[in-house]
Amino acid sequence: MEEAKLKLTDVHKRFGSKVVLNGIDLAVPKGKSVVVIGGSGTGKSVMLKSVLGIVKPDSGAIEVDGEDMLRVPAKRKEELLKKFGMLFQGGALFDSLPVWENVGFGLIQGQNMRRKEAKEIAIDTLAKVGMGAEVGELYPAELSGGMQKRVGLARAIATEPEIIFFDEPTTGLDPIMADVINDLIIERVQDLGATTLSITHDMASARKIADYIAMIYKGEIIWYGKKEDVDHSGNEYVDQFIHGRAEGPIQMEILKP
Ligand SMILES: Nc1ncnc2c1ncn2[C@@H]1O[C@H](COP(=O)(O)OP(=O)(O)OP(=O)(O)O)[C@@H](O)[C@H]1O
Repeated sequence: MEEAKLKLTDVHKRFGSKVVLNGIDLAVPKGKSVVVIGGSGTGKSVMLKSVLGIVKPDSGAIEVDGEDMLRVPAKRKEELLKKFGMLFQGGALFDSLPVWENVGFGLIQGQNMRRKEAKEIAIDTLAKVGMGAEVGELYPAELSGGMQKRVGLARAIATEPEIIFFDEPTTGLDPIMADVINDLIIERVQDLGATTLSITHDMASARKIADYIAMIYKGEIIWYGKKEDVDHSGNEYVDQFIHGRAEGPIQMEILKP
């Protein structure tokens, strides 16, 4: 059994009467990459937000290196959160800040690093995602979608986190740029020896960046396995999802015209 860097045990969350997480069990082995796949509204974002402390689960445990984030004192939780880096869906860059300051944000705000030093690290980190120093002076609105994702990746890795979350890292990109981002993710994660948890709809991305794939459905992990096994999982929900079929056990909740 591999050592778990991050472990969710029986995590429950409901909003009003709506059950969103219905007992999530998921372990991310140290230095490995787990990709959670699943349809819209199945609880992927709420699961990530629960780990990041943005959403407070009703019950369960979320352990980082064996410490339960839901039960440690607030100060310790803050320290544990510094182990995380995050690439947000859509990049989520600050429009009013130049690119270098977006990349150095966690260094300046989280580590109280001086601006000059943070800028040097930001420029070095931009180089690691294939961008020159001149990009550091631009503003996010001046960048293409692919460049914004790369800046988002640079921001996620600038603090050299032990655990990185990727939220839909390829959404909105053409397939070639998506593959460039996948390659960069793999390379940079390997340099850092980081443990990663990603959520995506994009099976091509999942197949590329995952060691393990987990499928979430109605707030539960209904399948977990090596990525090589996803094509013969024997699970009809997984089969339907990876082939993108409308027919199958997963029914989309839409009003029929
Ligand atoms: N703060 C909240 N208050 C009430 N309901 C919420 C809240 N956050 C999420 N939900 C509900 O929880 C369910 C799961 O949402 P979540 O964002 O986790 O889905 P998802 O799997 O990430 O979907 P997508 O792939 O479309 O982003 C949705 O029905 C959503 O409306």
